[in-house]
Amino acid sequence: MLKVDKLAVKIGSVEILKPVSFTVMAGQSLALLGRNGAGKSTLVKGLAGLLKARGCVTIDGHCLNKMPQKARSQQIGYIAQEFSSNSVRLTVFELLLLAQNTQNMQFRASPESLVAAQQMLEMLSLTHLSHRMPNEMSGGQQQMVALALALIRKPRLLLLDEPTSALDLANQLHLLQTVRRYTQEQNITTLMVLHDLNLAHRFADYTMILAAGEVEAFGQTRQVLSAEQIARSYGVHCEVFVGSDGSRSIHPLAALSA
Ligand SMILES: Nc1ncnc2c1ncn2[C@@H]1O[C@H](COP(=O)(O)OP(=O)(O)OP(=O)(O)O)[C@@H](O)[C@H]1O
Repeated sequence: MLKVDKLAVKIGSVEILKPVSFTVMAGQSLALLGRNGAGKSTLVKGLAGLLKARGCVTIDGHCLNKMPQKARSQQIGYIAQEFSSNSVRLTVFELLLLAQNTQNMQFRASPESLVAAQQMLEMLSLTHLSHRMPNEMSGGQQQMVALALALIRKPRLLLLDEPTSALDLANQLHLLQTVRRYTQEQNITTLMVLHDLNLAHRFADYTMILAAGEVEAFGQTRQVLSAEQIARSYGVHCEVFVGSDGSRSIHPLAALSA
């Protein structure tokens, strides 16, 4: 379970993220939405410990603020919005082995770590890339590899900042389906910044909308993403269609005049 209590982030003298409190149960996903500049990445970086933050973040009862950064980073899998491949000359498979072995200075791959790396590649349909180096891959391939490297460390909290921004339609669904299944099976908590409201509808149990560094709406996704709320948050008139199976789809119609 992720429990956030009055998390706030200041950059310079400006409070970019005002105190934010929320809870997400283990096994569930939260979509973080809002207009450009609303503070989504700032919140994610505050949770990851990459920006200095006030307040308290607890995962499964352990207070992250009291942990050294190394212990904290072992609890968290983070994929940044600006995904940059490192310049290290290692293949995807070697990186997956290394990622499992952060404690041991004398690196030697165990049979278990070899199997785990193979299974991770299979789970994300990346086996064909296992002997390639990330800096020689496409942006979408690098984004899938970044997820593999985040998951192989078995995080308790998964933070994904626009994880589908470089992915084709098939890989968007593949990544988000895999993340949802992994979140449920491993009973972890996932928070993902998204701009596509239909993907949020389909893959997030809960949704938070930020506006100017403050929570504008928070709750179950189907309750939060109403046509009225979308109009308030984005200034766009939408229709929300409900299918016979209860699934929802959002069709943007027009920007509301100011
Ligand atoms: N290093 C910085 N120094 C000053 N202001 C910053 C800095 N980083 C971000 N900001 C400001 O903080 C606000 C929130 O930025 P943030 O990146 O969290 O927004 P976001 O919701 O993730 O936006 P987007 O959807 O465009 O990625 C913006 O107004 C931005 O200009």
